[in-house]
Amino acid sequence: MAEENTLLKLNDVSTSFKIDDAYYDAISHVNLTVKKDKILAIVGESGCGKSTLATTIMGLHDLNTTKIAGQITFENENLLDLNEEKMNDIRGAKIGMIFQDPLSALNPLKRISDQIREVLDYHTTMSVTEKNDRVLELLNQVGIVNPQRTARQFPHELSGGMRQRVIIAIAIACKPDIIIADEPTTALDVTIQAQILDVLRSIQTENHAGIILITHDLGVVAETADEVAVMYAGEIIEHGTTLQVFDNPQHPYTRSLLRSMPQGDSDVANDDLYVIEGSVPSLEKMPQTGDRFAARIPWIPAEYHEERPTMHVVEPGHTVRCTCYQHFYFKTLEDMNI
Ligand SMILES: Nc1ncnc2c1ncn2[C@@H]1O[C@H](COP(=O)(O)OP(=O)(O)OP(=O)(O)O)[C@@H](O)[C@H]1O
Repeated sequence: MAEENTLLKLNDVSTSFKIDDAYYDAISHVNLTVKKDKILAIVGESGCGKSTLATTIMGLHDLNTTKIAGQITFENENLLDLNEEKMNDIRGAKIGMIFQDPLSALNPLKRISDQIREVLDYHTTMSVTEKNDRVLELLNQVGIVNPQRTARQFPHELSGGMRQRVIIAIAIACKPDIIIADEPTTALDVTIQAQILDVLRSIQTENHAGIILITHDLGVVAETADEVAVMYAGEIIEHGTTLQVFDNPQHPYTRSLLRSMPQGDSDVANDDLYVIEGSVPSLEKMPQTGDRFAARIPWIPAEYHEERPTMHVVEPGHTVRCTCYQHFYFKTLEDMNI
């Protein structure tokens, strides 16, 4: 692999779903790298393809109704070439996933200890005593105060924050190299959110994992991530370090997302003109050529958009899609008419 710290590399990855008799891209030509010890955030509105990206990496799609193209390189193999058996060995052991809704991700009929032990049963040859010790160690690592008690409990006996800690314990049970966290704090209140993010950060430091953090919450990104990839309509439209993207956002969509953050001390945040109306088009209505975001910024003339938008380097490590970003200073239709 090209870079020493690279754990996972997505190369030109597209996933399309069959709707009626045609296939439509939910993610298109995605290039991303997950690095050891780093948290990469994927942000964007609902429907822009964040979860599809996660489930594509995890190999969770029904290939009768889904087409996947490109390469997902992990330990010198293309995950897209692996059979189900090999993917089962990787899922949970080398790549762990934390889902959004802790209640539906846990089995209501099984004690917490049994649910954590299941992963160890499947992926390790530990003895019973070793597994029991590991369960308590994991519950302790995710900040559960009384691991013995929690291990004996059922999911409904735990609070939402506790359940999410258990989900994280399951995801990290085999010390995976990569953890994909899909909206891990969305279902939780603000105080608990902060605690869960602390747990994720401490795991990243202790396990040296690479984390993909999927969220629509830019506050979470600012506090947690090293790098950010902004997605719109299935494409990455801006990518850089968190500092680069937050301090110097380029794409009109990124600027609009940042403006929606509830804080008032940056120029972007204070600039009312960056409100962009509308929403992500459905897959069937997605423009197949040109800039997918163009319809939401009609005041930028067609000639400022690329016909086939490509990524442009703003500075090393910071890229943005389509030349329209150079004209973000036109903020409204009225502005253009002056
Ligand atoms: N199995 C499927 N079949 C058809 N369309 C799908 C399927 N899964 C997702 N989609 C569509 O793909 C697009 C991307 O969905 P996805 O769930 O990846 O977005 P998201 O950014 O994760 O949204 P959210 O934040 O709401 O979870 C949406 O238009 C969605 O309706």
